[in-house]
Amino acid sequence: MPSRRCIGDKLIVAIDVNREFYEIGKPVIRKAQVEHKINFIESEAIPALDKLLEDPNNEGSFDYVFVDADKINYLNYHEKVMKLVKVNGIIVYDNTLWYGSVVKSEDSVPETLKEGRSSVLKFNKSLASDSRVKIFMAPLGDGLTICMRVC
Ligand SMILES: C[S@@+](CC[C@H](N)C(=O)[O-])C[C@H]1O[C@@H](n2cnc3c(N)ncnc32)[C@H](O)[C@@H]1O
Repeated sequence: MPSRRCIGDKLIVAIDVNREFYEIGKPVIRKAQVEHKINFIESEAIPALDKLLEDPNNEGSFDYVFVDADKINYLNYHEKVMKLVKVNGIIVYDNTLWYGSVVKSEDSVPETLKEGRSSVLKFNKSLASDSRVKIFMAPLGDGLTICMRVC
């Protein structure tokens, strides 16, 4: 679950419970010469986000956050990330179509997708009624929901 401050001379904070996934990207990061800008935190996302929020300077300071982790926690991530991102900042959530299953009846969805489908459906409904954000669903890949924090 990487979250990013702006590019340029600013910092990128990247969180993942498994360092291996960060290591996969390392060759590209090195090639782009941005390794020194990335603060990688190997941790469950919730405690890592809570730690970031302990510092009042982090509140409302992030330009952009990208969330791509366990879907069951998307609503929890949203509440924390909303405190970190600035007003007019952008949060992007990946996999919000969940293999297209969100528009299918539950009976027609394979067992392996059901838990994720249920979490993503709850998340999508909650975002749709969240007056703190404007949302746009980009039907690319597995679905990207782009949110702008408006207040
Ligand atoms: C589909 S991968 C995406 C990796 C990366 N965002 C990318 O785009 O290449 C999902 C990632 O979420 C991480 N993840 C899953 N549950 C997590 C949690 N509770 N806290 C932090 N990271 C988690 C996994 O380790 C995995 O790297």
